[in-house]
Amino acid sequence: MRIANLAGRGVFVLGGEDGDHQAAEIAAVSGGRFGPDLGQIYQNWGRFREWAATLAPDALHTHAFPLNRALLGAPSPAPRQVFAVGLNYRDHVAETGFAVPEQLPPVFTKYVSAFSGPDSTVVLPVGGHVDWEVELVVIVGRELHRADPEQVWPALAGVTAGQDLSERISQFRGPAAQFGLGKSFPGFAPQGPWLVTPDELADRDDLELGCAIDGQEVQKARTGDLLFPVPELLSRLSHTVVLLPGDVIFTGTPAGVGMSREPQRFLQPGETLDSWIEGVGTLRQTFVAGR
Ligand SMILES: NC(=O)NC(O)C(=O)O
Repeated sequence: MRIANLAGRGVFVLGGEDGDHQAAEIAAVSGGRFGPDLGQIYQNWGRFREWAATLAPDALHTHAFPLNRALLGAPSPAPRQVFAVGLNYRDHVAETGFAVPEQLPPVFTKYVSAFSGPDSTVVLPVGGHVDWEVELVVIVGRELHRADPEQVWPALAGVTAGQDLSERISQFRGPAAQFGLGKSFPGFAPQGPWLVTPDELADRDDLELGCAIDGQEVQKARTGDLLFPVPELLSRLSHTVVLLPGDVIFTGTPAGVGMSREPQRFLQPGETLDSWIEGVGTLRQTFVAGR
């Protein structure tokens, strides 16, 4: 099942990964029981999944209309908590020169005001060094507290693609790093194109992900290489915090970021960044100069 945020309303997505897609309003299909607000859908995720499993295929087609990608927003647009993770792929740890995390990778946030849908124009902060970081993003469907790893996938609503866009000067300026601020300029957390439930994925623990600038590939890896895979990562997080329905977790980026290149390379006005995750879909960001 695929669920999208179409202009703030929850919709089912119909159609293949690359073809033309159609949408069907969850509120219309459910006769007002679920949606249109996506937060309400995540709050009732268990009941929503049970009901959705009983739907006949025709129930969606009766309500279907062409999906306009330009209207898509982040699949969970107003989570109560957003977690992001650094240093979660060995080759990315190596390129940054940090030590390999043992108990838990560094955890920070990306503020919700940085969220956008899958296709967007991003303003580059004046004098900044903006870097790319493609990431698997997971969305919580059921509360997790002190969970064991095997309890994690069944409690997730699904996965989506994300970019942890990062302005490196403000991220590392001052006596202590400012990951949350450096990674939260407007538009720095594009996500989408939709949420895919884990049962739809060929192998939920091993998905290819990557990104390219103006067609030139700069990152390519597999989530099977995560140092703390999704079940382990969320289990460990849940031993400190309570993970709530609708919460968004950026799971870390693989090697290939611009900051670690020789010479360093950052996003420039006029460039386009395409990101993808196998079985999920694509993001497209174009960059313009700030004033
Ligand atoms: N997301 C992620 O992996 N981030 C970093 O480690 C970083 O900012 O380099």
